[in-house]
Amino acid sequence: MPQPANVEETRREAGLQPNQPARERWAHAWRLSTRYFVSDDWKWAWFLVACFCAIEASSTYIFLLTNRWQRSFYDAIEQRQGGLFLSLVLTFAMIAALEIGVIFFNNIVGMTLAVRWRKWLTEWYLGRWFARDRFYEIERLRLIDNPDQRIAEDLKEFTAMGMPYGTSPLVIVIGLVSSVIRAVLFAVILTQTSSPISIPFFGHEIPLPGGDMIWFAILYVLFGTVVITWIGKPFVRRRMREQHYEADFRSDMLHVRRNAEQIAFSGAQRIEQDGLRVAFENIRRNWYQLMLASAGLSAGQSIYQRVMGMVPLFLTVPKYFAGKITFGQVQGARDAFEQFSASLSYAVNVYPSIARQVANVNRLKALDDAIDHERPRGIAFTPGGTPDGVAISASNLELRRPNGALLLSVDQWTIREGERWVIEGPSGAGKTTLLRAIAGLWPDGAGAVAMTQRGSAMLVPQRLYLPLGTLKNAICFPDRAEDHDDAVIAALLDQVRLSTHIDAMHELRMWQDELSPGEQQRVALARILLQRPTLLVVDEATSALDADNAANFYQAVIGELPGATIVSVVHDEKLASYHTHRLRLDHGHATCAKIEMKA
Ligand SMILES: Nc1ncnc2c1ncn2[C@@H]1O[C@H](COP(=O)(O)OP(=O)(O)OP(=O)(O)O)[C@@H](O)[C@H]1O
Repeated sequence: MPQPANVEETRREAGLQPNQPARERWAHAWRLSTRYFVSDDWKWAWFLVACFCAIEASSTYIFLLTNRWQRSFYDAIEQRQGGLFLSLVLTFAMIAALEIGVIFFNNIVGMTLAVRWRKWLTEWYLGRWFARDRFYEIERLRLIDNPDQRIAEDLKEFTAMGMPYGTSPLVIVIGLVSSVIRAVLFAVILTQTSSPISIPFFGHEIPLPGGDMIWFAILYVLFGTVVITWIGKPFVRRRMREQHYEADFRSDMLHVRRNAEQIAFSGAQRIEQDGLRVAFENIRRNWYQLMLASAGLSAGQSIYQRVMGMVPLFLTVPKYFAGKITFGQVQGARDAFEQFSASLSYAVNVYPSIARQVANVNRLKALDDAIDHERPRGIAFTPGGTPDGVAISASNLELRRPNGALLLSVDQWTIREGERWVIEGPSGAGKTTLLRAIAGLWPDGAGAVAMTQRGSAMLVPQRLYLPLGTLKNAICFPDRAEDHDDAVIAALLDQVRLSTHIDAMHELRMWQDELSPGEQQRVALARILLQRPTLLVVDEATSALDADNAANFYQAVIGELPGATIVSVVHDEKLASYHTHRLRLDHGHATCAKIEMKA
């Protein structure tokens, strides 16, 4: 039997509950990060990454040039070599021009890679979200919140290639590699101004390689990393919750928008506003904690940076006073020390970005789990599995709620082609769920459903889906508007008593909001008459129509599609008389009967 939905997922990704095993999350993050680079777009992907690395190497080279220039510049000042001034200014201008070029290309290459990567991942996610009706199953079981925002927002951040758009894991890794290279290069420069250093060990002096500047920098960075990681922990947690609460707030507002009319009619603005206030209160409360955490982290990072600028001066100035090094070397050593420490402390600087990416990857993992971990189907559904002349057959059918509770059993139900069945029963008896089961959309339970594959099938719910676009689009759905003549659509609008809208057929309007529920149900009739299905499953599709229009609905369907098999849920006994058979649901059981035609 299928398992109940996993309602704890959102708590996990919000950092409110322990996460899944680290190994599993790392493996997922690795697959997510590398997938694009082995996709059909791999040539572009690797070309752009190579360009990005080249740009990163160029900026390291510019750092080296700047360091060398600084030494020469301060030495020239100390030695009052005025003749060198102009050439030093020109060299500076060239280095600056080079740097501008690198920044320009860094943006172009980074943003091109970001958009290609995001496009590929978005299409990949959309494909899997729609496949096997997973998008429907995720909503039906409410497996995760806001899958749409995960695909739109989280993927955008996951693929962003640098400020101000964010830092993808790829940028973090490239930054890590280049910081190691920079650390080595600047360590070489630092050794030129370092003094030998040794540590006492049981009466012996053990010399350390590299010199004092290097070891002070390493100790300083180690100390800073430990302290800042510790200070930053609450920040990471709050950041994760922020993303979660923001997404909740957005989806709550969307819900209000969708139901604006009912809220306005019932004067429930206050209740709704209170509800939104509660959702926002989560953001606000988290914000204050985030603020404190962020203030602590920023203060820690800023003290760390400031002291980093002074330590090399404290170490080199005594050597300058002793006449061992030049003033230019003092400045050069200061710059090299800063670059060396900054490279080593890359992890500290990139910590907030890593925190954000951890939250993103967690949210995307929850989406992947919801898409990939399909619960086994309890009800076997076989399209094309009926014998000749049978449209639908259900045997030993047991419909269960997602939590496993039994809703309804149907021992044997056979619908022959051309029969018209009405399903009756009290509210909540499971009529809609039964329709979903025979359409293959309800997997929870046991037994088997088979459906003919001859002809075409159509499911018409109580509330029709009208796609965005023109009225013609809405009628032609799921076909394209261009597939049908305007004259045909105009005739249909006339037949379903919507002739007042013929002239507006091509107007782009919010038809879902504009048409009354009864008019939308007449659009459904037009759609049926256009598509001419051989199997029609109708769920209270005349509930908003007056008696005359409701009768016209069934008369038109039966008149235009005389051989169609129809299964419908209706509450009105008059409409039941348009059917040939009855399935009565009562106390969890179904009984079949033939309807006697009145002479
Ligand atoms: N996605 C779902 N998750 C959990 N429970 C569900 C879901 N869909 C339906 N149910 C439950 O199954 C039961 C039957 O619902 P169903 O819509 O089939 O009843 P119905 O007979 O069509 O009712 P009505 O005549 O009021 O439309 C209800 O108790 C409903 O809460």
